[in-house]
Amino acid sequence: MQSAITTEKFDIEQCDAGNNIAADREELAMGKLIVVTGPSGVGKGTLLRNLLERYPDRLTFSISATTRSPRTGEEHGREYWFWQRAEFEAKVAGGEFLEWAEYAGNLYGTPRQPIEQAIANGQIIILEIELEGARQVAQSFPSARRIFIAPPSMAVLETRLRDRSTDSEAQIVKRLSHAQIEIAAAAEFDLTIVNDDLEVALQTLESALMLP
Ligand SMILES: Nc1ncnc2c1ncn2[C@@H]1O[C@H](COP(=O)(O)OP(=O)(O)OP(=O)(O)O)[C@@H](O)[C@H]1O
Ligand SMILES: Nc1nc2c(ncn2[C@@H]2O[C@H](COP(=O)(O)O)[C@@H](O)[C@H]2O)c(=O)[nH]1
Repeated sequence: MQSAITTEKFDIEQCDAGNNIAADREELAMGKLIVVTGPSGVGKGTLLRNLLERYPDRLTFSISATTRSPRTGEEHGREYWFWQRAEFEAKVAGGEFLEWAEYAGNLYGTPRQPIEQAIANGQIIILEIELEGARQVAQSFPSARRIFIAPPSMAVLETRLRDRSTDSEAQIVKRLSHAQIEIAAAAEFDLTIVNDDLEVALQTLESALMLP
């Protein structure tokens, strides 16, 4: 499947690109890494929070580390591990990340140990990460299922980012610019879900993860 930016709406189909996302129930039951990627503001966190509310016993979410400052309401160890750049870089040097990347001026990464532990324990573990990190995971965990969340259009994405009121104008500009690169890479993923109607997107995600 190719994704392309058209005049108003993205020409992105919701599809399973043939990588058997719904095929091997047994493999999922043994512990599985799921990667969810998509531009900032598309609604990844919203979808995943809803999913966690519905299936609290079946899903584990990775807590990433970042050097960005906490937003109002965010807590160290809940939304993220908020680390100083020097601390983050020391952990990079120590090989403590499964993946990491610089995004919009800050570092983001997935601590390796909790992921390896969760997989060993047979859990379904979900990473919500940007494109470069998703590419790294594709190399190190080729069996990970990679799901791309796309917006219905760039205009809708911009509205969601602005209405969220969490980012400065400079951050919004960086994030929208990065969004174009991410959307152009949607075809690298096993499945693309367009997050237009939240409930519809949620049901597609549930079914991709064989949760209902
Ligand atoms: N289907 C939807 N319809 C309308 N609004 C939505 C929908 N999904 C999410 N939103 C809203 O869009 C905004 C961005 O959502 P969210 O913070 O979940 O995005 P995100 O992809 O996790 O962003 P980031 O990568 O920056 O963390 C939020 O205000 C959320 O309420
Ligand atoms: N490569 C990684 N990307 C991550 C990780 N945790 C979050 N992210 C992505 O960063 C952007 C911005 O997030 P925000 O919280 O500042 O809005 C977004 O696309 C996240 O998915 C990570 O561990 N590694």
